[in-house]
Amino acid sequence: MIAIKRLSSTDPDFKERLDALLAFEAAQDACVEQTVADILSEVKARGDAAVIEYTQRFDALSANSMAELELSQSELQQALAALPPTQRQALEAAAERVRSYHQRQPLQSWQYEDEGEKTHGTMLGQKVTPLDRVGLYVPGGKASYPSSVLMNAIPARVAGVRELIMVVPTPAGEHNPLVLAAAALAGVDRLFTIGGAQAIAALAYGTQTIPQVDKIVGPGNAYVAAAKRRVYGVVGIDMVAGPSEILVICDGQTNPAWVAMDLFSQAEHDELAQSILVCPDTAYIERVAAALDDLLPTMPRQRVIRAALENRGALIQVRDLDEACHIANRIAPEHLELSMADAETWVDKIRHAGAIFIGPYTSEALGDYCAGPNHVLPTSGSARFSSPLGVYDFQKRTSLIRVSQAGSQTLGRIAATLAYGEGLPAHARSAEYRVES
Ligand SMILES: NC(=O)c1ccc[n+]([C@@H]2O[C@H](COP(=O)([O-])OP(=O)(O)OC[C@H]3O[C@@H](n4cnc5c(N)ncnc54)[C@H](O)[C@@H]3O)[C@@H](O)[C@H]2O)c1
Ligand SMILES: N[C@H](CO)Cc1c[nH]c[nH+]1
Ligand SMILES: [Zn+2]
Repeated sequence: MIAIKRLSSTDPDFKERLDALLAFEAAQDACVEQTVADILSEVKARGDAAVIEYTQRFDALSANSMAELELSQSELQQALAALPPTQRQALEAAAERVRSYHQRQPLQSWQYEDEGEKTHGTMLGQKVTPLDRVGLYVPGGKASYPSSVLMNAIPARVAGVRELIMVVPTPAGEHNPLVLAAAALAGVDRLFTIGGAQAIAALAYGTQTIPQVDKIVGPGNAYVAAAKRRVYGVVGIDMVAGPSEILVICDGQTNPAWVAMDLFSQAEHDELAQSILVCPDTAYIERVAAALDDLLPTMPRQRVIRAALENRGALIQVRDLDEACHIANRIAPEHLELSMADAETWVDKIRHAGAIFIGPYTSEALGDYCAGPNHVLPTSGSARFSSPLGVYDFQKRTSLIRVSQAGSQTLGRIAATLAYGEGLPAHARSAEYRVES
C-alpha cells in the first residue's frame, strides 16, 4: 500500500498540514544550497577544470578536456537522420505544434506621437529586441527530455535569439538519440553534455570553452533550480522550474484509474515531485487510492513514484469544488487538471497555476509533449508571480523617447520643478537649458 498523506479541509490543523506539505524539507534545502554554493564558486574560479571534475563526480562521465564534452553539429544531424520514422514523425509533429503556438507570442515594438498641444512632435515608444545568446538547460539525470529541448529552443528561435547554447547531463556518456535529434531539429548552435549546478555556473560565468550567456532558461532538479536562483543578476533567468507538480481537482466522475495515472505521471519524474488530488467525494478518493495501489506494481518507475507520493503527495478531501479552487490558488501548482464534467465553468475561479488542463480528456501528459503550450512552467508556488516559458522570455524591451523642441519647453518645466523638489539641481538645470525664456 502506498502511504500517501490524507488531509481533510475540516481537520482542525488543516492549514498547518497543508503548509507542511508544500514546504520542502528545511534540512534538505540547506544541504542542496551549500552544495550548490560550493559548485558555483569552484566553477567561477577554475572554469573548465572544475566542470570536468563535477561531471565525472555527478554524472560518471570523464573527459580530458571540455572539447570532449561538446557534440558537433554533424553528430546532431546524424542523430536526426538515424531516427526511426515513427519517432521522427512524432518529434516533427510536436515541434510543429509547439512552433505554431509560440508564433502567436512575440511582443511587438510600438511607438506613438504625443498628441498634446504643447508637446507635439514628441515620440514615445518601446523597442523589442531578441537576446543575443541564451543558455538552454535540458534535464537529463533521471530521465531524458527531448520534449524539453523543443520547449526551450523553439521559442528562442521564434524570438530571433542569435546563439543557443544547450547543456544536458549525459550520465555515463550515454547519449539519448532523441535529445540530439531534437537539438538538430530546433536549431541549437552548440551542445555540451554537462548538467547540474556546474552547467548553470559555466553558462553564467563563462569558462575557457563555454561562452557566457545573457540568460539561462529551462527546468531541472533541486540543484539546478537553486543554482539558477543564485546566478540571477549575473545573467537573467526565466523562473524557478524545479521538480514537477500536478494538482487534480476532480468532481468524482472521472475514471479513477485515469486520475491515478495522471498523479503517477508527474511523480515518476523525481522523488521530490508533488502529486495531489483534491476532491469533495470521500468514496471517490478511496477509489483513486485503490487504483494507485493496483497500478503501482505495473509501473517500471515504481520506486521513484512511491517515493514521490509518500514524500510529497496527498489526497485532500474538501467540502465542495469552490473550496477545491480556493486550495488550488493557495498551492499555485505547476499543472492543474480540472477533471470535472463542467470544467470550463471553473476556469475563472483559478488565478494561480502554470497551466490549466480543462476537462477529463485533457491529460497533463499531452501538455508535456505536443499540445503546443510550453511545458517549462513555474513550480513551488511561483505561479503566483511567474508565467510559462515563452517567446517573451527571449525578448527584452527598450524605451524610446524623442522630445521635440516644443515638448522640451513643457516637459522641461515639469522636470525642473520635480528635480528641485528632489534636491537634484543638475537634473533641473539640464532640463531648463532647453527651455526658452
Ligand atoms: N518545471 C518544469 O517545467 C519541468 C520540466 C521537465 C522536468 N522537470 C523536472 O526536472 C527535473 C529533472 O531532474 P533530473 O535529476 O532528472 O535531471 P537534472 O538534469 O535536473 O539533474 C541532474 C544533475 O543534478 C546534479 N545532481 C544530482 N545529484 C546531485 C548531488 N547529490 N549533488 C550535486 N549535484 C547533483 C548532477 O549534476 C546531475 O547532472 C525533475 O525534477 C523534473 O520533475 C521540470
Ligand atoms: N512534466 C514535465 C514538466 O514538469 C515535462 C515533461 C517532459 N517530459 C515529460 N514531462
Ligand atoms: Zn511530465
